[in-house]
Amino acid sequence: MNAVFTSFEKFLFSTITGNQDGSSKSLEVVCRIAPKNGKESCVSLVDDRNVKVIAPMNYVTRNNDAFVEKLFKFDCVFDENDTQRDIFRRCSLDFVENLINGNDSLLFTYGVTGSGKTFTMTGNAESDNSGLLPRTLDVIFRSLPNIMEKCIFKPNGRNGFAIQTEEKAQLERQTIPLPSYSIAKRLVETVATKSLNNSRCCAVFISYIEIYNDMCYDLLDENLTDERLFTSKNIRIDSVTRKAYVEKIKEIEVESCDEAIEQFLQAQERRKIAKTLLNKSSSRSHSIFIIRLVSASLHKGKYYPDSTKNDIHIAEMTLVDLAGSEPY
Ligand SMILES: Nc1ncnc2c1ncn2[C@@H]1O[C@H](COP(=O)(O)OP(=O)(O)OP(=O)(O)O)[C@@H](O)[C@H]1O
Repeated sequence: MNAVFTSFEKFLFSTITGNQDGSSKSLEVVCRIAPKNGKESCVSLVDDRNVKVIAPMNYVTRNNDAFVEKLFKFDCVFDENDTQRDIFRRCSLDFVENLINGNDSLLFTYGVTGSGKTFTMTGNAESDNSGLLPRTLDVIFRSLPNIMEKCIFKPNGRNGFAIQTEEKAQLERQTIPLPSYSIAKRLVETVATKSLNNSRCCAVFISYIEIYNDMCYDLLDENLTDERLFTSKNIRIDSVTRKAYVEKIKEIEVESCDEAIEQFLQAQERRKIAKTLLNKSSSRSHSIFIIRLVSASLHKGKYYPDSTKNDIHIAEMTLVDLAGSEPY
């Protein structure tokens, strides 16, 4: 099997109920067959759930045994006729709803080098080929009412958040740079999903890390390309929540989809520079993009979160583009 096979798997960490078939599934494995582009392929689509692996032309086994065709069953199979939009709507849209409902999800792409993992996850933000990540951000921001001004929710660096006073938030807001945009136009995912309860307010934070040779790098750190290039981050476990977190990484608050995509694109540039400087291969690194939705009840009669209620809720959606697996 060679470079024509991409599978990406869906993990839902929290129990999710109400799948279309009425079941409550916590894991789905979905397969996308990359375009053949004139090349020979030994993977063939049987139907929307089954894939057959057939013998490549001139295939000879070691003992001249006959090649045994194998059938693989998935939760869903896409082929080259399926678009980025089709993949998003089948594989990621329910995760956005899951996030808005306050649950965590993990989605990752897995496959051999060149099989289309990055194309599926990212695609091209400026064309109709935009992938799961920009589309996910589009729908998230379309589904959120009451997005607070920046710096009201404050990350504690260990997966937790606090509500700052109006004075502190305002002072801190003056110190953060205004977002800049390099994309002139973008095709936007127009589908809608269930919206957050109107009595709550929220903020969205992103972080983006790369794991290469067991080292963890912060791709949102603008200094990654110089002196901090060789400084990796530590992964720790919070003693109270028992959840893992990466120490001292940037969690950037974003107010719009365009702002989040801009941060992502700048991080991609950093990743390319670091790759050249360290002479590393991008296909051997994992990249992990985390979207955190922090919400709390709105204050009665005031457009501000109510800190007395102590009901901050954090939900996260993680999108992972895994390193290319070895072809065999
Ligand atoms: N479904 C598809 N439709 C159109 N082009 C595709 C598709 N899948 C992959 N490609 C193209 O194939 C090439 C390789 O894809 P991509 O870089 O996404 O592979 P990858 O699995 O991420 O590889 P690596 O593991 O080396 O990072 C790219 O030029 C991409 O645009």
